[in-house]
Amino acid sequence: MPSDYGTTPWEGLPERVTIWEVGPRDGLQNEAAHVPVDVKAEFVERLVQAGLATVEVTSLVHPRWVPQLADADELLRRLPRHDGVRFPVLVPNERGLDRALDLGVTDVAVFASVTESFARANLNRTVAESLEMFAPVVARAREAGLGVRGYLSMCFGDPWEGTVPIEQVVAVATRLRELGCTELSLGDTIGVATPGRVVAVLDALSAAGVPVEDTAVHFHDTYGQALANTLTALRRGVTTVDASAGGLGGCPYARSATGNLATEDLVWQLNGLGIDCGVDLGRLVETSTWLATELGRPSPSRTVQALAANGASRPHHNRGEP
Ligand SMILES: CC(C)C(=O)C(=O)O
Repeated sequence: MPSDYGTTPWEGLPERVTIWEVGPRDGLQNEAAHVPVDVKAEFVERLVQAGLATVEVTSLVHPRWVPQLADADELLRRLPRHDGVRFPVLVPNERGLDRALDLGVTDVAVFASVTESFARANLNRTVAESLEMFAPVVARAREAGLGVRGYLSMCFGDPWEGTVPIEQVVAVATRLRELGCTELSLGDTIGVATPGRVVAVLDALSAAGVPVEDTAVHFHDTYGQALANTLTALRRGVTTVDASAGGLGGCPYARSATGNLATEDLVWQLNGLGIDCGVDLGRLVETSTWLATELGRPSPSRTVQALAANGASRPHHNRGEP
């Protein structure tokens, strides 16, 4: 069904995009206030009901590292499972993988850094040591039949090191694929990327034999570039995009860094381009509006704000809306 503002397909773009929703993990791990596990479980369920089929729900790290996600096991036990819906979780090491396997998780993600500074800050290891730590995690996860995503943080810029050389991205991506990761996600952790750099990184990865169809993008919106970067990546053949409902999130190591690309803003763009993503924008906006109330502050998503200002949480101009 066309939207009130028209649907205009554009050559060179995919027909379908998979949204990898990271709000419950990347978003809520940055919340200063405690978010009760009931609220998290309801958030995930609402996201699923809005049509998000891949929801990264939590991280099985030691609670000392990320106290906001200390309830990971309980959350995973509570979540109702749905056919065709995946709940990936981050695992830093074999202990995290053991927990994931005990909890019946089907998809995990390891999180590598492209820069030494962030590897040290986030994992207390060098880049090489962290990749070594991930090797048995990825191998055992694959043996158990799990999907394994490899995150690459700081692919475009680093708060300590500045511009990140593209060869470092290629080297870490190549190693993660050798370890057996089934998919990679290129993180702009502090949100400094611009479209030309996105093209340069994606082209360098293609030239090194990293298939674009197994590569996702993960943009933060610090400088308002996340949607432009995403569109650029889609035109380069990327079909999986990470986003966070309501634009939740940030980066503890760069105070100015804002949340991820807001899922609503992404869905608005995809709808306008006639690209199917399976998400009901109205239900998603309702979810982010509800969560903003629970968190006690407004959502930074432009789409959520625009629809709220128009006095409607269910947009009449969303594709598929009556
Ligand atoms: C740490 C990883 C997973 C991340 O969220 C990022 O780089 O933004």
